[in-house]
Amino acid sequence: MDDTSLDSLILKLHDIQAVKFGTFKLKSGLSSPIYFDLRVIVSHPALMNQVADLLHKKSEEAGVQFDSVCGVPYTALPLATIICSSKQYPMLIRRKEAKDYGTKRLIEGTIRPGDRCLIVEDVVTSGSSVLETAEVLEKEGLKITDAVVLMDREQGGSTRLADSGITLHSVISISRLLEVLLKAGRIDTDTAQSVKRFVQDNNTYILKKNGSSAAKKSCGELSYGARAGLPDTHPLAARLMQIMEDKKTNLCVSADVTHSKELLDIAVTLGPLICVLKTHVDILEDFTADVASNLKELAKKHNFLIFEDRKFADIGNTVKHQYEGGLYRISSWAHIINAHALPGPGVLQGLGGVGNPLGHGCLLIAQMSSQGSLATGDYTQAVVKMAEDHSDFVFGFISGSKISEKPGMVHMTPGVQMQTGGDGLGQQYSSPEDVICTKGSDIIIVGRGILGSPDRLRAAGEYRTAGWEAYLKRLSLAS
Ligand SMILES: O=c1ccn([C@@H]2O[C@H](COP(=O)(O)O)[C@@H](O)[C@H]2O)c(=O)[nH]1
Repeated sequence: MDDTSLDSLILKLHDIQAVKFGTFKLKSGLSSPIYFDLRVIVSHPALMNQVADLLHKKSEEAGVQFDSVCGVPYTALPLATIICSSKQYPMLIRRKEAKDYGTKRLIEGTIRPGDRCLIVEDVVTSGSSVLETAEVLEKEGLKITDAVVLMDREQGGSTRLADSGITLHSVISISRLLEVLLKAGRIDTDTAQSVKRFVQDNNTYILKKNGSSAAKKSCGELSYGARAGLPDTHPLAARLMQIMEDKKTNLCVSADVTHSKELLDIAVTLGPLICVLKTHVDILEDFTADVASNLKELAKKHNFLIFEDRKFADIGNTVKHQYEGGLYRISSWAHIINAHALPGPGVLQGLGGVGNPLGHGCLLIAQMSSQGSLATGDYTQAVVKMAEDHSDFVFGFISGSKISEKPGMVHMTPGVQMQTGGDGLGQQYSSPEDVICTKGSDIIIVGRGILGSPDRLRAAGEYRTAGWEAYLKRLSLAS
């Protein structure tokens, strides 16, 4: 989607008063300086076609695989209808209330259990309307992995949906809308600032987490659950730390295998024991888009995050393409990626432009486990600074130990085995106890320590217990 067509769409939406500035009372009782009323677009057929086309293009660009489309009632219904009619997809219609006669169905259309259904929405704030629609569809046996929206208010909806395994793809973000309207002289700087402040102060995901968090402090050392609830914690880090707390695991399995069946088997078998599954997608000999969508479903089922260990290290424009395009379309399925800081902040601008709107996050590689690594000393310190300066997208590090004092930052450590030593190719191993308890890291990344065992499930169980006990010991030592 090119920038000029998006900018002209934003201006047209402003022309027809689908975007209004002033003081508006929202359903939640809050007073908002901006209001979207996209219902008016039904009176502008050319614009409606353009919006439907952009929604479809967005899902296509993101590589979303789907068999049918369902619009969230009511504003998105005509948009879903246009997409289905012009692109020949079967459509499903969600009723808000079941009829009290006849079939009493909540979904109209031919339901084929197992089909992947794409949800279409006009505006997302907290993501609750998309979730309600997804729940009704899932009850009928449909698979919901993606939703596409015209306007993301950037108030936590994409993160809340990601929590439920749904990736949100947005055509317009509120930041982009403000930028375009400001540049075109349609609004002044004060208005743009007040909307930005409102969006920042009213992140529905963070407010909910803080309200419900049982943040317990244990004398200087916070539990994963407590760190998840801190106001400065990146939403993806919050989600990860909550998973760790709920599943009682700080184990990330590094699934370094060359065939997708083995990768998916690992996700099925070890999924319940892990908080993160790490991949190297480019070593798979038989990657297809279906592998990615199966992996996403398993991540949802077993409540773990997917980390593609791609180690991006190029200029912003190149990494942007590497992240969202090519054969692997990494941004469409990996919650977490990592990057070297070597190219400078441009690498994060390129990656963040793609990953931020999707609610994804990035780890910066501050240290490496391999012998003779140059990522030490001043370099590591500079990486910490770069991460903290880009905390909208960077939520932690690949490092051998805790290197940032910010409790919202997550430290993940590779080079872990029960037996210390090396692999003869430069890899150096430390024990789970050393990494978590002594060095203060948060997550152990284990590859061959588990994959090389004849009983992977038992080995993963042992690493999970060792990692968790080391964490409990660290908490008790600090109290
Ligand atoms: O510094 C680093 C960064 C990444 N890795 C990756 O972690 C796993 C480790 O596998 P083992 O079998 O446990 O040695 C592997 O995917 C590396 O690419 C790392 O080892 N060190």
